[in-house]
Amino acid sequence: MSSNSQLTITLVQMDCRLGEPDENFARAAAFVAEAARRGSQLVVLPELWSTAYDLEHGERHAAPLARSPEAEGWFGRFAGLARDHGVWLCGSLLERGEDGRLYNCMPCYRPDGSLAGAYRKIHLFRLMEEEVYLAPGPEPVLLELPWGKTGLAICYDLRFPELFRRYALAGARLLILPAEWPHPRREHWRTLLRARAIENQCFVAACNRVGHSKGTDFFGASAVIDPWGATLVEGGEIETLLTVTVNLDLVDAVRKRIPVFADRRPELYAL
Ligand SMILES: O=C(O)CCC(=O)C(=O)O
Repeated sequence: MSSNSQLTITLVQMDCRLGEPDENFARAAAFVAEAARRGSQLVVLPELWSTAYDLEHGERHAAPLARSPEAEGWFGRFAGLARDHGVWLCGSLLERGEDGRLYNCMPCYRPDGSLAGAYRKIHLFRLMEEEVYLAPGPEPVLLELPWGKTGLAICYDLRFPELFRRYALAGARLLILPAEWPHPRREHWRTLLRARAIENQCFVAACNRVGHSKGTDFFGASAVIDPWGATLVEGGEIETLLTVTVNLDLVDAVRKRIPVFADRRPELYAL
């Protein structure tokens, strides 16, 4: 087993105060510091962790995607957290694209604060009027990271198995998914997370928020699930840091035991 196969992940299951980026950032910074103290290599924050769903004021909150901590704005400060604590850091924020449109964007920063890649949410969630305020992301993003290929997705994307299958077919060993997934759909969340892990035989690291905003309660239940479908850690409904060390070699072992990918019949799937 190569040392790169071991990965310590922390999910920051935090409350995200609506339209309060300064407060959310200060709290996120303390959580990331604690995650680093625990020896985490990868830290994942929820979807839109800096503002929550304050899309009505999205124009005010949105910032350009930063490539390094030297850049101004929320992305630059997020990159600075990765560098200051020497961790890989993911979580989505409101982005103003080069085209002037707003995106729900998850950067992945390296431990030196440089940008490894960024994913813009492909499937916009009409129940929260995302399509009114945001533009849909143009493409899936699969990153080559030290522990293996890693596919990025955000919240509602979880309902679209095609995206995750595409990542798996391209060699993903880990899927990262920040979310703001509320009651009363907790069992959808738990079931779909496990399904994506089992059917694609890979790890899923999913970080959901807790707390309350705009009449909606968020239940947490952030989880890391292994390629056999075992839930390694799962949060309750309160703020917490969930830390677990996984061995990515389990992906190969599970794929060898049940060779789902070799048994596919793609020629029969298009009607
Ligand atoms: O699909 C769901 O039930 C929740 C999705 C969601 O809240 C989101 O994408 O922000």
